[in-house]
Amino acid sequence: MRIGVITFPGSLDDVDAARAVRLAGGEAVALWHADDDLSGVDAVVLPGGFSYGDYLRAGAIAARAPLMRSVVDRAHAGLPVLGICNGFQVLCEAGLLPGALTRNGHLHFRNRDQALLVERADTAWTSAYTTGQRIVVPVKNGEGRYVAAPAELDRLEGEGRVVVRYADGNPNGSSRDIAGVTSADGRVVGLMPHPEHAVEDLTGPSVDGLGFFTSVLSSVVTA
Ligand SMILES: NC(=O)CC[C@H](N)C(=O)O
Repeated sequence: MRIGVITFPGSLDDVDAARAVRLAGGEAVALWHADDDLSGVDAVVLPGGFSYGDYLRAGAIAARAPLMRSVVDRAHAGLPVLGICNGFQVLCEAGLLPGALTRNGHLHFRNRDQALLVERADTAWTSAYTTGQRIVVPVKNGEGRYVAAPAELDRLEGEGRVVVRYADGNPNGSSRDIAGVTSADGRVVGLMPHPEHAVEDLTGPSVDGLGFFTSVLSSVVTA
């Protein structure tokens, strides 16, 4: 299965995301933000980093990159898309996921290993986990505070669209400890923590993140 990893100017974690794809058993396909099409990939990862230097708002410019038009179109048709950290910011700015990521409440960049609770184990990217599973992966961001209008948060909670929630402390002041959300069809997932940095025992802090990349391998329905 071919999983595209998009590099934007300022992407930082595209190499680690591609490595996680390969460790999970997929074929990583390098995509460039200015490409015309998605090269027939079966799923897409938007990696972490500082696309366009986080100018305007983190992810705001990358969301308007040429390739994002294809990502939005194909996502509406069911293409699995995972946005990690800056990728999550891009997905919110592109309108594929609700809400926004704003400056951390304490105004500091936060970099630490973070416990999460998996609340949805039936999305394209989390089926390798069990509901309620506790995992630990790194978090590292300056603009990771998830916000949405109270009514929108109620709607997301009601529809079960919170995929992962911070446990043992909220690193950035995110509303209701939300660390990641999904689209209504469970195919588009965005989260601020970095599963691609927790895929090998050698570097730690766990291999808990690998499940995101193995999950998608079984989610793709090939025609
Ligand atoms: N590691 C990341 O992708 C975080 C960068 C992100 N643009 C931020 O808010 O800090």
